[in-house]
Amino acid sequence: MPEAVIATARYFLRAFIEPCRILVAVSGGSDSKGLLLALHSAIGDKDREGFSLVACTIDHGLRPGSADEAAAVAAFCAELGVPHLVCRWEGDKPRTGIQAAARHKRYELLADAAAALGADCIATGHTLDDQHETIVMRGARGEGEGAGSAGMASTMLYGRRIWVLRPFLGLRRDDIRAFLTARGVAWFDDPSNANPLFERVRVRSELAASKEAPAARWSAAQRAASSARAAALIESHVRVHETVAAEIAAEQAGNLGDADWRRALLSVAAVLGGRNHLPVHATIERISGFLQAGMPGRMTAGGVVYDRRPSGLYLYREARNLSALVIEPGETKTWDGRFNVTNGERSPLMVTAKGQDGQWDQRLIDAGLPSGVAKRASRAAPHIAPAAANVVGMSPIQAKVECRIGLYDAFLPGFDRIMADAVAMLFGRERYPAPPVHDVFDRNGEVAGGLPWQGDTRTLC
Ligand SMILES: Nc1ncnc2c1ncn2[C@@H]1O[C@H](COP(=O)(O)OP(=O)(O)OP(=O)(O)O)[C@@H](O)[C@H]1O
Repeated sequence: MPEAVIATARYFLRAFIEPCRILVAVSGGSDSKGLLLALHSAIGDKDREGFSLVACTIDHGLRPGSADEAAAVAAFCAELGVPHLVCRWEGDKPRTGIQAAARHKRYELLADAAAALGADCIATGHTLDDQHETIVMRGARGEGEGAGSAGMASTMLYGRRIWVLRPFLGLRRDDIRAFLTARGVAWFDDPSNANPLFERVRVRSELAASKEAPAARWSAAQRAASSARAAALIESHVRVHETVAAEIAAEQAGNLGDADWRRALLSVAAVLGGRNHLPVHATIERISGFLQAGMPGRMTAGGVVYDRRPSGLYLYREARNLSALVIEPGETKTWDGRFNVTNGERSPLMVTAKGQDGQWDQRLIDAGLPSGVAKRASRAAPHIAPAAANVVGMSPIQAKVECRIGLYDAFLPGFDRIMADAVAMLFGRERYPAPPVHDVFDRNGEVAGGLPWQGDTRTLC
């Protein structure tokens, strides 16, 4: 159904709150070339005035020929009259985890390119086939609580900076290829897509052999509803003191049978522990068992102490594995996965755990925490001082300190934004920027039996 490709592009444009400039991330593969071509045709329609396209190709420099492929995409964009940038991944590359590192770098370079070209958002060519592979891979890893439980989101905020939109998440790759073939456009097949050393490639061939499409545990709509409820539970039941300790009322603490509450609690714990992900399934079971038993005591998981007392549940960073960090003038670095610290001084600063500094204990007691909790929690609180022992006269120290929310600051799935905002508020951060598209677009990727635009007569934009 090649016509479905253009129809999906039109639906996507209608989903925008207001017309804007879209950067299309074009690898040179069929999906992203199809996306660029379809958007270019759809924007050509008279009623889509106000939209414009730019494009970018990332040359990861990981295999011979990548620069030539990027040049071929540049030529394709020039034919369409679409401004295009090639950005190359320069510098040292890691020996392990190259796929994940390449993904992070790709989004960073795409966001930089969007800023350089004045684009308001990024569109990628992820398809329903990619979605199925992602669901299978995340399922195999037991990612049942986190973002994995709902598959890939149609919208994703990168680095708190720019929204990445996936208009083709409901389309099959075969339809996109039929569309390109009908237009006489060729594409590259990335040789790594045939390398069985990669998990995705193995999953792809398993899926091709199977007749059943994998389903996510939750749909995006269910996930968004769960997020909203988790946000409300956070607002009602969690207080965070001085960004280093959380307090939860005793009657709510053991309510781990409620999946939304469990996710809310674990998300707050992940921020306190400086983690980017929720714990694995076995750890969640262990935490649930401890809290549901309702007995006073302490357990540690994911770098966080769960301190259960008759007065309530208290969470704080375990005082272990806390390294020192030197920050040069003007530089921003992350300490312990928990705090982004910017040095506003003219000489280096060092961040360590609190050590003997008694101020934190008092601050936490003043905030209303029991003194035992205050004492323990303050041991892992940040202490910022001149890096050189002989530097004096820096009081107060000029440093900007903000909480890092590892779960969401790099990649925030659109359906989790309400919950992410609730967590951000707890830790004194600003809300995340809103997406440029209406919510209805978030349902895009999961319309299995028909395409999202079918029967939808609403005017969105
Ligand atoms: N090197 C790249 N430069 C620009 N965008 C890219 C690049 N690699 C991936 N993308 C974007 O991310 C999307 C999904 O990435 P994935 O790795 O599945 O793509 P691919 O298989 O390399 O290419 P395609 O999806 O276009 O066939 C692509 O459709 C494209 O929009």
